[in-house]
Amino acid sequence: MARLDVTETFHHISFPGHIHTQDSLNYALHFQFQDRDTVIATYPKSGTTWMQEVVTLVKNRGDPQLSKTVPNWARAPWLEQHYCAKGSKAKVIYVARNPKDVVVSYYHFHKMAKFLPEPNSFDEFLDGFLEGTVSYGSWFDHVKGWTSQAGVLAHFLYISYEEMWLDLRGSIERISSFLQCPLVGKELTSALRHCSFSSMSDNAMVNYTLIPQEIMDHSKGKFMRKGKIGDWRNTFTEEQIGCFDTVYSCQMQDCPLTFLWECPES
Ligand SMILES: Nc1ncnc2c1ncn2[C@@H]1O[C@H](COP(=O)(O)OS(=O)(=O)O)[C@@H](OP(=O)(O)O)[C@H]1O
Repeated sequence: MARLDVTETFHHISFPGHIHTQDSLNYALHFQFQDRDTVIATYPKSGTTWMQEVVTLVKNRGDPQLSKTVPNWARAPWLEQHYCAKGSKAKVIYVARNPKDVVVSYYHFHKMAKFLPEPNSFDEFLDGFLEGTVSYGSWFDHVKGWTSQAGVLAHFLYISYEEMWLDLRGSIERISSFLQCPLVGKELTSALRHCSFSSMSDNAMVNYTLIPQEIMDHSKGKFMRKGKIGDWRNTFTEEQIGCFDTVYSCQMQDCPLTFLWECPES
């Protein structure tokens, strides 16, 4: 099957060509947010879809009707894909995930997403990730850039994929109170049920099976792939761990963020 992986660059960052990069990114750059907007900001494969589901369920008080009938990209559109309504004191939720799991997830996603360059070996992909030449640029720049906004933006919530994974109920409570939409009783129980990995894996509105084969080759893998902490251990070699850790400690030396790299239960 032919690939659609034309890459364009914007401000020296690679983007998949299908998003009409120059127009879309210029639009995103000058976008005026409204106070009632909520922005979900993530580096790819860090829990975007999960947070889209949580925010939908919170805003609908745990009622899954919308999340079962409208695809996630229509409920929480990608700003860089031009489909947004106009939007100052918007609430920003930034989700980060430990980058070893991000790069493994991203590598598998490149195999199925025809709008991204076909990856060769994981070794080569990891080099591109550490250099920041992969689509959407450097994970380090993204995470450091966004988290440096914590004290600058009026309403900013930082949460990690791992926090959500370990304590989804507590995370939904935090998110719902941040969104000034606290869930109670059955609302919270329902939201919790519908944004579990298994529920989202079965929900065509969020598992990307609605996307045609020419754009996502579902025979190459599932979007809702594993949903785990520490899966990187199954891919990284000792040499790759050493290389990653060297770049990570150099890039993150002045950054106070810490990540959970392994699942405590394993
Ligand atoms: N509910 C839930 N629980 C646990 N994990 C979940 C959940 N929803 C999505 N995921 C996992 O998130 C990974 C996809 O990340 P993104 O949604 O940011 O991908 S994308 O950038 O929008 O393509 C991808 O991770 P991997 O499984 O490691 O590939 C998804 O499986």
